[in-house]
Amino acid sequence: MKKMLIHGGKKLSGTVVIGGAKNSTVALIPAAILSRTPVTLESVPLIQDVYNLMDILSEMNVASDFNDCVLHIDPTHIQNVPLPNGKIKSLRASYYFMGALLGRFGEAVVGLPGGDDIGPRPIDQHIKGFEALGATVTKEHGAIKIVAPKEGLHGARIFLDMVSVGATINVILAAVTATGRTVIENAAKEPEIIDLATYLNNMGAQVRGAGTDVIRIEGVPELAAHNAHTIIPDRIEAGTYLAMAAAIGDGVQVKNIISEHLDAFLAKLEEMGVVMDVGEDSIFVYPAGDLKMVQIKTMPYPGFATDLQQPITPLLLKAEGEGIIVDTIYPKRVRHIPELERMGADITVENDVIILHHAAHLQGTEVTAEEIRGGASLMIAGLMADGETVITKVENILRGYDRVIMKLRGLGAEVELLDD
Ligand SMILES: CC(=O)N[C@H]1[C@@H](OP(=O)(O)OP(=O)(O)OC[C@H]2O[C@@H](n3ccc(=O)[nH]c3=O)[C@H](O)[C@@H]2O)O[C@H](CO)[C@@H](O)[C@@H]1O
Ligand SMILES: C=C(OP(=O)(O)O)C(=O)O
Repeated sequence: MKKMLIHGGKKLSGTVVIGGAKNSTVALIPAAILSRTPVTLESVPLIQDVYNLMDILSEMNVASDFNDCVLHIDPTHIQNVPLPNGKIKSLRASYYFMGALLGRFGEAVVGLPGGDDIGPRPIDQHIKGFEALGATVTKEHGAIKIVAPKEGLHGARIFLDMVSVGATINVILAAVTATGRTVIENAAKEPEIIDLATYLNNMGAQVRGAGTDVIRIEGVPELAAHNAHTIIPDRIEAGTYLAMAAAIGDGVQVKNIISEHLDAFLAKLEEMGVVMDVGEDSIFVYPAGDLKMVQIKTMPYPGFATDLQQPITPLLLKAEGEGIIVDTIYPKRVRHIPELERMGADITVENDVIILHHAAHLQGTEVTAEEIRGGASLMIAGLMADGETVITKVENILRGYDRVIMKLRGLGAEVELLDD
């Protein structure tokens, strides 16, 4: 286990370049096994989730190599092996091997996924989707076994009971090579879903409507990659650095941004009084003056992202008045709150509502990153705080934030990784 040591209180300035989106990458890597030819991904973030997915690929005899943000995956010698345990448990998105293996082999045995402990994360909608395509789904010793009928999967109309990124992607992965037409209604509209559809369509798939709540898929017999795919910028990483820049910046440029992907978040920063220059693919954040307190309610895209409620929380502590955060996606995603409280924040949770007030200053101490975005929240708080902050369980941050120590140092932060 590693710790992050932060000497807080130093203003940050300079430029930070955002990496490829984690939540695209972790879908695109499993999706690569649908290709009959080698696949190249560009702008891949250096995060632990990628290395864990590469290990899972190697269990299936799929070779991969990762250098300079370029990931080559060769699925031409793939073997269909059961994946009940091991690295599957190390991340949430390993469940995309369910849809991808089902699409490629008509069969998948995949352990129940791990990932962030942010409250209940059922996968009933994924299963409902697979069953609608004709598959039989059973549970076997903590793993899910999914088997297509003899004649293969068939297209279907699937209305998702709730908007789910994971279920939308898993159904797409299974349906792209099913016979006939699949229509997903009440689909998630996240930019990462458009990225996946672009990637699959370049391999010969026919996915239409990604980015809207109705996705139509005409099944094709097989897929083959012919060009490299460049992953979209990570809007959550971008939001994290923007919040950090507003909280403790002395002029920070955040590059490689698609600002339209951050509309709800940028609107909140503006409402708070953060001054920014929004350019074509970068945003400059000016040093903050007096900030206005706001209320935040997380919603499916294009609403305010649940993954950004924790990173923006330390910034809210700088504003006067009472602030309220309601996470409608993951109401129990509050494990950073007691940690922030120990750093001196006036912050509580009542009936799943986070209530906070202005904090004149935060004090460094030892805190725990119980999950990725909670960890990001503590990282920003540590940079704002007086004295030294030690963040334990920092693996939860490193699994999803590209070269975070290097990027923070590039902005002038005093931060280092220590072995436990
Ligand atoms: C790898 C990845 O892309 N992770 C993101 C993805 O997670 P993930 O895809 O797991 O999240 P979902 O969009 O599926 O979850 C949305 C809501 O639906 C519920 N639900 C979901 C599926 C299901 O079968 N049944 C069910 O009840 C969940 O508990 C949650 O309340 O979207 C989340 C919500 O934007 C983000 O926080 C995660 O960063
Ligand atoms: C919850 C997250 O990730 P995952 O779905 O991979 O656990 C996240 O990125 O904030």
